[in-house]
Amino acid sequence: MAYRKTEEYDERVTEGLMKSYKDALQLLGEDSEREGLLKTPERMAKAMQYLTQGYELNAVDILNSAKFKEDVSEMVIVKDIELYSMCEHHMLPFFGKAHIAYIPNGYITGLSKLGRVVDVFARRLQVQERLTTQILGAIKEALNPLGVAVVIEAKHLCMMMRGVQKQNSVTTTSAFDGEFLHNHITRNEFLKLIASDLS
Ligand SMILES: Nc1nc2c(ncn2[C@@H]2O[C@H](COP(=O)(O)OP(=O)(O)OP(=O)(O)O)[C@@H](O)[C@H]2O)c(=O)[nH]1
Ligand SMILES: [Zn+2]
Repeated sequence: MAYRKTEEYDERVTEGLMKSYKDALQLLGEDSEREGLLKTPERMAKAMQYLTQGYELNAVDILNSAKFKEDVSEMVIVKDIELYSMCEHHMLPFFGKAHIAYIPNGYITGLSKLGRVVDVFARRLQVQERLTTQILGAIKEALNPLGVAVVIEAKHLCMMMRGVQKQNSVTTTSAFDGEFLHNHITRNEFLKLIASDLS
């Protein structure tokens, strides 16, 4: 299944999570029976299923669902794709932007599919490095392009709200393949274009 309706939840999973979240609220010193919290375990159970729905989605299928034969070999860049993910260490959000480029090799994909692929891998428990390479891997597999590049810039709430508490640090990760890996002129063109407001 390439797509999933956003408001569909597995009842068995919802029930199990609700029990755990109710316990968690009690353990944190809350009264899970007070009015404001009565529905909270259910809300959390649904929110967490939504935020991890990427496990059930197939990025390559999504790209292939709008794959078009096209005889172009100019770099395609989609930049500033917003993303929200959760770090696998603390289950706290990290969020920012992804910039994606590929050089077609006989096929292009629907532009929106690149944004969907970001969500497929972001809606899981992640580290930013793996998120970056998984996006690259899916594009490479589906389109067999002459090159792929992915750059992600993100802020991690686990470094802001707790722990080291650095409010302004931004983590940048990148992954390059094909022309972007072997040809520094192509890579620099991409990096220049994602830094520009006009690209
Ligand atoms: N490489 C990488 N590290 C991450 C990511 N998200 C969170 N982390 C880090 O994962 C590390 C987990 O380190 P631990 O020492 O096990 O956890 P901790 O005691 O909570 O660490 P502090 O956050 O330093 O308090 C921390 O340094 C986090 O900053 C990510 O996407 N990539
Ligand atoms: Zn973390």
